[in-house]
Amino acid sequence: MTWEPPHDGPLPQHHHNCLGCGDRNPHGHHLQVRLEGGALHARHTFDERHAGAPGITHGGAIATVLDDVFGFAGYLIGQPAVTRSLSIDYDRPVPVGAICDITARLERREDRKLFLTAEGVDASGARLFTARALFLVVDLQHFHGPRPPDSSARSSRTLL
Ligand SMILES: CCCCCCCCCCCCCC(=O)SCCNC(=O)CCNC(=O)[C@H](O)C(C)(C)COP(=O)(O)OP(=O)(O)OC[C@H]1O[C@@H](n2cnc3c(N)ncnc32)[C@H](O)[C@@H]1OP(=O)(O)O
Repeated sequence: MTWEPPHDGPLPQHHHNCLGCGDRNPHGHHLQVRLEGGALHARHTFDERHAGAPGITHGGAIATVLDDVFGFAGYLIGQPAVTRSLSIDYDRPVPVGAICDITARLERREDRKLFLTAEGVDASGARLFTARALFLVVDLQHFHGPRPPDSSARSSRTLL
């Protein structure tokens, strides 16, 4: 079967329990990531569960979301890829409850290496954070570690 690049629109979650995008993870961010003109987009609102300082989103929660949006780069190339490195510049505090628009791009590919960038802006377009990541393409065997007991959480709508 030949792989075809995805069309613009919503992309499938990684799997139901994914901390970033899984629809059945009660602790997850429930991200919905879209492909638009070659870029990955997610509109997200951090809530009180993600606070660090009162009213301000924890940097680790932002890192989680960025890592997961980057993880959708696999759909751009039709191969799974995982984080080798992730670097974030936090430009402004991200208020809890505020809309945050995240855009990520695959800047270039060198063999297995995917070089990615991302930016998050608020509703006025002001930059909140930027990030760079190196993802490495892996084969599906990479994910064949211990499985969660509830394997019924997987379905044909998910990759893993
Ligand atoms: C179909 C698509 C579906 C998409 C969905 C998929 C689901 C995914 C879900 C996503 C969920 C969200 C995301 C998540 O949460 S992903 C989960 C978090 N990440 C992980 O668990 C990954 C853990 N790490 C590993 O498993 C291994 O380290 C991997 C497999 C990543 C690489 O181990 P491997 O032994 O294979 O590779 P290597 O270390 O020799 O390195 C290879 C090359 O890279 C170069 N290098 C290394 N570091 C750097 C650096 N900092 N700057 C520049 N270059 C660097 C290095 O020199 C070498 O270059 P070269 O000598 O080859 O030229």
